[in-house]
Amino acid sequence: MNTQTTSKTPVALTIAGSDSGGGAGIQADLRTFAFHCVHGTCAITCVTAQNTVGVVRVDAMPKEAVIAQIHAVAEDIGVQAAKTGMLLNQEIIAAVAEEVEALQIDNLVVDPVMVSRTGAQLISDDAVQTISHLLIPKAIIVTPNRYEAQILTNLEINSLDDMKAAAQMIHRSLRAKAVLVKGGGMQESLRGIDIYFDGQNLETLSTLQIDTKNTHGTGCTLSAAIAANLAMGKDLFTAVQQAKDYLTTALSHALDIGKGHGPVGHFFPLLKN
Ligand SMILES: Nc1ncnc2c1ncn2[C@@H]1O[C@H](COP(=O)(O)OP(=O)(O)OP(=O)(O)O)[C@@H](O)[C@H]1O
Ligand SMILES: Cc1ncc(CO)c(N)n1
Repeated sequence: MNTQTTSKTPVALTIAGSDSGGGAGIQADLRTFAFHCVHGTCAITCVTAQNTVGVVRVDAMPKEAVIAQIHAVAEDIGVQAAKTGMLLNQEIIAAVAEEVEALQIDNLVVDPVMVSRTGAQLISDDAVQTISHLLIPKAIIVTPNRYEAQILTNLEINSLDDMKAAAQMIHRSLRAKAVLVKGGGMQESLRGIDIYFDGQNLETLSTLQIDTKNTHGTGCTLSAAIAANLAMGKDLFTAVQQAKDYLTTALSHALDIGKGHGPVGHFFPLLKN
């Protein structure tokens, strides 16, 4: 029996909310890290009571508790890459931004969770401003969906050209090092197409469109997979391309559970057929 521990295991940290339904948030992130053979650590920002139909209740953690979790992980285990998801309120966002700066976490993926898939704003205007001005400039990449990109730019996004203009504006005016504008909320012909911009390269990432209502956790899974790939030392564009492939495969194995939108499925490497 081999009793040695693995010394070079990459470690990623997710700073996000808990989803009781297990499809998005911390649960999706840790599962994604695990399926990339990356050790997953977490700082829970809020606890949601939700399922495949919707969010019933959200309770925020005190900001001190969020920071203590990040500290506990960073000072002992170390963090090769991190991602943020639902940060919920201005206090938590500002504290996380400060901590990320203090710990010099360079591989930071910011999924600016602000708006539901239907376009409803989930956080206050003050919190949006704090994400824009304190957190996004610290990210190696920010991954807004269609509606989040609209809020960040004040642009209407209806076409591929609009997605490109938004990615360029977020890079320029919010000082994001790189941007991925996601197309899950676009009309059918553009669904599954994402725009990547890093200040030099403007790339269109397209995949097979998956015809499913079970799309819960797509954004969380994608940003966690990018963080996992960065933790493994991949360059940013490779990390994004491979994360997109992982997400597409997971989406094509989505789970038909619950009465609403089931979660993307991560078990495909274990399935025989
Ligand atoms: N039907 C689909 N077929 C293929 N890819 C899809 C489909 N729907 C979404 N995607 C992809 O899923 C990823 C997440 O995009 P989306 O716009 O859904 O993010 P999000 O709104 O942040 O997700 P979430 O619902 O988890 O909040 C993107 O890469 C997007 O292109
Ligand atoms: C906890 C949590 N984070 C993110 C999302 C967005 O999918 C969600 N529904 N729940």
